[in-house]
Amino acid sequence: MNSLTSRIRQTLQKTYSPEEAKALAMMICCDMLGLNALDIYTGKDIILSASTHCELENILLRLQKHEPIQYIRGFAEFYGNSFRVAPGVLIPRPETVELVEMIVKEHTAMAPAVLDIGTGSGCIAISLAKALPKAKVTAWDISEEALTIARYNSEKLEVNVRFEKQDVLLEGISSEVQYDVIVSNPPYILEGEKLAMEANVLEWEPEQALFVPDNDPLLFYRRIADLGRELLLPNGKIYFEINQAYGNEVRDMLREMHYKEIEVINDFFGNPRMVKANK
Ligand SMILES: C[S@@+](CC[C@H](N)C(=O)[O-])C[C@H]1O[C@@H](n2cnc3c(N)ncnc32)[C@H](O)[C@@H]1O
Repeated sequence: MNSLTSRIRQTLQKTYSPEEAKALAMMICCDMLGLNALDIYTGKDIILSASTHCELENILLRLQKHEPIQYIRGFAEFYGNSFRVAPGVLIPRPETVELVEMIVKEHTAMAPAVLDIGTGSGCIAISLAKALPKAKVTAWDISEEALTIARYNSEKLEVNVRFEKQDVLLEGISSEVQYDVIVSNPPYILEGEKLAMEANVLEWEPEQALFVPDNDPLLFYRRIADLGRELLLPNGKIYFEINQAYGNEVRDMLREMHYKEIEVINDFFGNPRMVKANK
């Protein structure tokens, strides 16, 4: 290890675990400062220019305040593409990729009308529009900040998604369009789970994207499923990312609402993380 990476790791270990500090140090040196990976692995001493030194100090300061590395870099990777992210928008999570993969697999070569509810950075809507070029994708979010970033991402990734500002919890939403697919990764963390959360999420990511009241964990699922009775075409499907503690509750709720072929699906780590159902 050279003295630069060792200094970065030592600084970061005041805030992060040794493993996290190691991974962050490599990312900072190679991906953010553009230093040669071989020089770092072989322990070559590296002299930074004044401007790179300044850039490094700024990155370290932000990381010490628990700012997520994706916000510092300004983008996050999702389903093979880079999505712009900033504090007003949730950082796309790897778990959500599995939801996209499932929908793509089940609609390959089809031209579905898709509605993504709570689109955030647009990661689900845009990934579906890219992978299913014949799809007609609409995406809603309540947050103007999120929609601005999502629109930027769709332009940069050259897909046509119709973004609309919409509060899904409002009564009386009507639509002239009906959909083959409704997908949503809505807010699903209970307020009571806050205490167990990491500072980089709690202090930086938008509350509106994360939390539901403790007394109503299914708030968004119930509302979206209810809307689905109207907005889905006769054979339409609904796909949710869920809080792993509520797989059975979401399934039972969908059953009571007369959805069919309901499946609770485990993610890569074996946790119940997705639910799909047919109208
Ligand atoms: C968990 S984030 C998911 C973002 C993105 N789809 C993803 O998977 O990374 C939930 C999103 O729902 C949006 N949201 C919260 N309340 C909403 C509401 N009442 N109506 C519409 N969107 C809402 C938030 O702004 C946020 O972008």
